[in-house]
Amino acid sequence: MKILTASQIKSCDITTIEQGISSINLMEKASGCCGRWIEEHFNVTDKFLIFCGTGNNGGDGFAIARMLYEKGFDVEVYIDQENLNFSNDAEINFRKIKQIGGIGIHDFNDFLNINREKTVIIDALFGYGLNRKLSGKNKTVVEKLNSIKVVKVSVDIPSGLYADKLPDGDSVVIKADFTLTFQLYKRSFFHPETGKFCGKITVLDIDLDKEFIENAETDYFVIDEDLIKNNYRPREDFSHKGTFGKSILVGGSYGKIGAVLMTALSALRTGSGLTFTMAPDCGCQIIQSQIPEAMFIGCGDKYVERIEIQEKAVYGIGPGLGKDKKTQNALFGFLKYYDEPVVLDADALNILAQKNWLDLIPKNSVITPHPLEFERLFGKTNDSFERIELAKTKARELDIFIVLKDHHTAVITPDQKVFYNITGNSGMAKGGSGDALTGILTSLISQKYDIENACIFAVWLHGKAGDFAAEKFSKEAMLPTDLIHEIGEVFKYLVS
Ligand SMILES: NC(=O)C1=CN([C@@H]2O[C@H](COP(=O)(O)OP(=O)(O)OC[C@H]3O[C@@H](n4cnc5c(N)ncnc54)[C@H](O)[C@@H]3O)[C@@H](O)[C@H]2O)[C@H](O)CC1
Ligand SMILES: [K+]
Repeated sequence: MKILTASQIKSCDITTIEQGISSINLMEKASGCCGRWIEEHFNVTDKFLIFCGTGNNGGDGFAIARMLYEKGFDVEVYIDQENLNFSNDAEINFRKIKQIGGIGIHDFNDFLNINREKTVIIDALFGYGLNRKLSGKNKTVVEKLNSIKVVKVSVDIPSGLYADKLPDGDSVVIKADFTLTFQLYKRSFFHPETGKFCGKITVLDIDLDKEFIENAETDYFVIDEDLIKNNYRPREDFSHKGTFGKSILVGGSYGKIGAVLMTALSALRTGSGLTFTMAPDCGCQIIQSQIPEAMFIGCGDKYVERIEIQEKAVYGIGPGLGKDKKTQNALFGFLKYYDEPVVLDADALNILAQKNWLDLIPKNSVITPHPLEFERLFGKTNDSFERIELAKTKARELDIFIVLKDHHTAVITPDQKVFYNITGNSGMAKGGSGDALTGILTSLISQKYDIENACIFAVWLHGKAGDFAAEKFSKEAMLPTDLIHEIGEVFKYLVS
């Protein structure tokens, strides 16, 4: 699914309207989708306080108020009565609710403390037309709404948030529990500084002009299930283990054998045909007894001291590797002569950063840094938007793929495309989750998924397995090994 900028969405609106639907009917359609969602998710005994701005977001709010009222809901509307300079469509819908009479219309300042149990706030103050930070009564009312613990539903975008950039320093933004956004996700939904305001996001299809969206230029995409289902290749029956590639997972050190063990296990669970671990001998018993399916190649006593090159294999290097001098030399010696794509994670990345060996990374390789590892490799950035831009630059310069792990992991490609993942949860923020991702990624590349699709599929699969594990064991109790054992459930889900 594409991510468009606010100005592209506005142009898409205009194109949609030019294709025949009037703007007021497009607003009616958008508001109707919101009204139906609200009806499905709340009770008729709830009281709805709808806060409306002066633009079309506010217009949506007035239309939603009317629709809920006509369905028998208890509705009140709040506006800034000192600024009735509404957009055309907002004016039309404002007049409609005034004619109804049964909907109370109050000023923001009249909003006092409320009976929280049965109250739902609908935030229709600002949408993608926000062009400066909130001030005056708009700012005051948002601060007041954020100070009360009551369910908040934002229409299109939490008010105070821009669609595709960070808010200004001391901005106030509605802290929504739910965001009902029209047609497409907005980029700010996926960044840690901004996504936290959205709550659970639902995309409402309002039938915007499909041709416009298809032709729109963008570097930003969401990894949605359509993309995955087009990408996933069910296993052929007439095949043999060699068909499904050869993964070699390199890592582990004394006391950190479990990392490479989890990587190998997740590579196997992802369908790798032949799976080897290259780890120090101190790990041999552990790995061989826990994963008899993975062959073991000893490459040192307590640390990886050499990485032998094997033909027709895909290497995943890093989990639990450590940064011992011998390991650094082993990595250097391997990368100096190996020019096939490899997956580099964790201490492999830390060694490359520490020794400034970035130019050793083979083209089309995949690195999987979390933000701190990214900073060690490429330097500090002020925020996550800057980090993505730097990642795009480095992916192009080094001709590599960057899987930038975060709450919403992003895949950045050498041609500067950015794919945001929307599966996964905070239960995965535990040591070992990254090791599992390295195994999934290595396995998919060894199964001949092209690198871009392997990265996209891997982060989605990893997050989805994490979601299944959270459902089964709770976010607190789930383990990375539970995630690995849920990979099979995701494959079954994909073909269901
Ligand atoms: N295709 C769709 O997504 C549809 C979206 N709809 C809704 O329309 C809004 C966008 O409407 P727009 O009028 O462009 O902007 P806003 O309602 O967000 O309001 C902006 C409005 O307010 C002024 N303004 C901007 N920033 C501030 C500020 N900090 N303080 C005060 N005033 C501000 C600005 O000048 C504008 O006049 C979209 O989000 C959807 O909710 C349509 O309903 C259907 C199709
Ligand atoms: K809003």
